[in-house]
Amino acid sequence: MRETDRRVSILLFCWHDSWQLLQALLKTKLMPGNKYNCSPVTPRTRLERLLKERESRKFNQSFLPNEGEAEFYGNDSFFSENENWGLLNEEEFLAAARAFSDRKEKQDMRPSKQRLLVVANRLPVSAVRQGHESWNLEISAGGLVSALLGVKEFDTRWIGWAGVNVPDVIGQRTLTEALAEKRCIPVFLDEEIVNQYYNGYCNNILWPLFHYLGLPQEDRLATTRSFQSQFAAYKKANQMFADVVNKNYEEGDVVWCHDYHLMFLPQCLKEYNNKMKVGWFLHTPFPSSEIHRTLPSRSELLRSVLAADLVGFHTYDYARHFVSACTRILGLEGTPEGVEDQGRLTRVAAFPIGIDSDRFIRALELSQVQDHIKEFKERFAGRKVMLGVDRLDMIKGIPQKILAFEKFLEENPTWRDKVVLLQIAVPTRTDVPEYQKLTSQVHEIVGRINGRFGTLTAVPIHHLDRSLDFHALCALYAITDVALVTSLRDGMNLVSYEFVACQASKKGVLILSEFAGAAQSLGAGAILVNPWNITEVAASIGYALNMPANEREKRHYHNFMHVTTHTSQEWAATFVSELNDTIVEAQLRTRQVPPMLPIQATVDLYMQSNNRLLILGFNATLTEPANTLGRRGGQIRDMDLKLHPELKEPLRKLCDDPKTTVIVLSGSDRSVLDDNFSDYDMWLAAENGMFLRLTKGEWMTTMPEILHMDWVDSVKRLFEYFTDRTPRSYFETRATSLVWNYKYADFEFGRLQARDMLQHLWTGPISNASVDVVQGGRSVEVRAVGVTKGAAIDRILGEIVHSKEMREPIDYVLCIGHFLGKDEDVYTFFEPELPSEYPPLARPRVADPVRTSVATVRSGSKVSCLKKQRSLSTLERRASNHLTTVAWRPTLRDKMSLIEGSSVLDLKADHYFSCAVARKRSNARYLVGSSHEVVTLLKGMAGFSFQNGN
Ligand SMILES: O=P(O)(O)OC[C@H]1O[C@H](O[C@H]2O[C@H](CO)[C@@H](O)[C@H](O)[C@H]2O)[C@H](O)[C@@H](O)[C@@H]1O
Ligand SMILES: O=c1ccn([C@@H]2O[C@H](COP(=O)(O)OP(=O)(O)O)[C@@H](O)[C@H]2O)c(=O)[nH]1
Repeated sequence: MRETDRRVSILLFCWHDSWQLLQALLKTKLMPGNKYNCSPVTPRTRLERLLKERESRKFNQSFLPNEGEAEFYGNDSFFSENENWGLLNEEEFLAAARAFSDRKEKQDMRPSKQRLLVVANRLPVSAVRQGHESWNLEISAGGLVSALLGVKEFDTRWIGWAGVNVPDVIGQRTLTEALAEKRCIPVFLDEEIVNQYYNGYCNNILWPLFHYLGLPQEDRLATTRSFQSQFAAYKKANQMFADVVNKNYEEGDVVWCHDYHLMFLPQCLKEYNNKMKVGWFLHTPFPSSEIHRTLPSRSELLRSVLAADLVGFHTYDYARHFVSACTRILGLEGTPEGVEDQGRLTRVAAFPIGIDSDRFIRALELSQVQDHIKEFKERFAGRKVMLGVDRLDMIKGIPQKILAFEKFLEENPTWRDKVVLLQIAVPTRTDVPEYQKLTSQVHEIVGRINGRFGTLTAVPIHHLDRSLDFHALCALYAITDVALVTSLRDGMNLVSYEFVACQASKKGVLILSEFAGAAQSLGAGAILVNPWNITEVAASIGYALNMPANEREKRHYHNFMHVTTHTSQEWAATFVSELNDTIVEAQLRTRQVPPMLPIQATVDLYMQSNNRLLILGFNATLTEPANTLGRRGGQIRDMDLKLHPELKEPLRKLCDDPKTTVIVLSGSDRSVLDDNFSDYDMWLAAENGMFLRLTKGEWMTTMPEILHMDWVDSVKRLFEYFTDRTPRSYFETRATSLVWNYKYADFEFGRLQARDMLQHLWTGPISNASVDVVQGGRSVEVRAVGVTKGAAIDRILGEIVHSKEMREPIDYVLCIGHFLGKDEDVYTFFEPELPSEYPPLARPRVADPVRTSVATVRSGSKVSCLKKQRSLSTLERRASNHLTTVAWRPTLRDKMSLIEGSSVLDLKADHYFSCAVARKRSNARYLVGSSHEVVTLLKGMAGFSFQNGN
């Protein structure tokens, strides 16, 4: 693919939006000289890309008329915009019509918005049937709805349940039509499914568990018994959502799945269409993996969420818990970016939700709100107002809040007739027995306290079991002195944000549970409390009521700034933008599976070359494959690594050829290489190149500056612990690393133990150490940071070139091995020069010349230094490797010239063979399936006859 083509295709992914694409293409044309993605149009880094997109969004927003909620409600005609048109005179009518048409024209010119399918259990409206064919649609209360109503920059459609059972065809048709006007698409769930899926699995199992409340106490056994059927209903319901999404999906749409109700959805969607852009966001906390692992369906749920491209949470804690559940329960690899499973990355990140703060601030000016404010002020004159607004849910800690308020009244008699607590408790999930019990419990406590502290004319607690309309709610927020949020756990808690947004003039105090996600955003201005500690909450109430004005102002200022700058629009835009970005990155990241090595061509070119370099791995390359070594009759045949018997002869011939230099580059320690290769005339590089010798000479150290080994003892203790408990596993202590190996142990058990070991390593012995962990197929290696085969090779080469006094330039290189992750840098060492606009990778410092072998320092320092210039981030390098055709520039030749003063490398592109053995994903140019093929190859090179299927 040509470079321009590549740029364009990346742009296509980056900016799905056609307007942005147009802009980008125009600029691309204007800047032909910008290679390798570094034009201002094509951002190089993810940060740049994000900033760019945001800029572009801002531009679009200022260009567009503010459509507000009207668009959501589908009002798109002059008549719906001008309700009073019948009352206008002709002139006014014409003026209004002209203005409308101008605006329409502008709108039609605007770039088309990206389609966003929001899939949530509940639609933002609930339907109430009014007649056979007619429906009344009401906005549903709840945080998710409030947040997404603020999102205006996408062409959004909702898919979800309308909260009503519609068994008849006519009802389904008419409701579908009514909802279409609101850009909503219904999923019809029957009563049985709602009962099992929503009331049962979602609200009786996942909800309490995710909020650390455990399964409902009384019917724990019943719940356990009904678990399977509820889970089956959950999966079925998710599949029904997926069917509706699939029916409405258009190519390029972003599908955003919400919440714990739909953990199965990402997998169902990807099974339909693997190219769908799927994001999943959890609005509740994600609990510690210790809680999640009690769920019988723990693995299935995690796996299906991981099918999404991007997984989002409100806080870093929740994201961390999720990643750790995936590593601990599924044994996958957690990376700073997310969770990786066989090369596929699911990005996991925190996206704290916000509110549409402007909507609340503007509402305060409305006459309906002002009327309410006046009314409430009169009603509660002479008393400070405390406010609680919660769904009547056990996670909200309503009983704890009321008990704390009781304690405050108990301890502060002078406040009894000077303060009132207004508790709005919105009924929710009323079919679930636990919620019914909670309602009675709260009523009982409120009644008791009002009986205790009330008078004939006033009670301390006003408790309402219903929701308020938006205007009344804003007015209440505005007149409140102290808001009290005591959630025992809460994903975020938007009530606290809304309260802050409405407090610009009063500057009241927010008492906020430290267990609400909001505590991490509003902690600077709020008084944080542990809701279980009633004494602490009561004391905080006293502190808040007596707080001086200047402290209130300062606290309010912090929170107001946060709430008004971290809005729901920003939240949704960031999530979708990240999702788009993640898809682009995934394209770049996906390492193509390299082709199989063309053995015949490799041999033929070897024969035609005059000065060849063979870099050979040892373990799983020159040895017999591990599975043929396994147990025989319960016996472990031989634990020592041995050169493949069929290789002895060919290898000897290759080593004896004066036109060939052979290096065995291995992770094994020196004695293993000594045992196997002392008789050959070759170079040995042990412990990943840390130690080097010509078989005729002595061992020398190539990278001594890296040897910080203070972590060894604690890692050793851990390895001993696991070796004791994993039959047939063993560990080796090397100069630069420790390797725990379970290749002779029971595979499944070994893997399980390895997972556990990794967890303990990260949190204990190596949490602060300069080490790399290399996970092999059946091993875990901890090694001093920077010791990689790629890092070693430039120094080794310098040494070889120097000592051999080569007269002819090297014109053929084969680098073949079963090299794991961090060692793959050896394959790219001989790759062509890559663009140097990118920041270099951190590389080990140059060795101290006094302590190292003279030749190594002489060459190594210069080579390392030069190589720095071409270092790329892995992602960028991979992208460049696979997407570009860059002219071959064998810079190593220049380096060698520098070293020796003469040309020692003359490597044509097709004379370089890097090849991974028994690995599917690799940075190498080629693959071979097993060490059997290495035998075939080396036999061929040595001039032995061989059977070749290539
Ligand atoms: O639809 P319901 O079962 O009646 O429940 C209403 C919503 O409750 C949950 O809200 C969560 O989302 C908020 C916004 O992100 C967050 O602030 C709050 O902490 C959460 O509890 C639930 O997750 C939603 O799906 C429900 O619609
Ligand atoms: O009478 C009411 C009380 C509350 N809410 C809204 O319900 C949401 C509650 O969201 P929160 O994140 O606090 O908790 P959730 O109920 O989602 O768990 C807020 O946006 C409130 O404005 C409402 O619409 N009517």
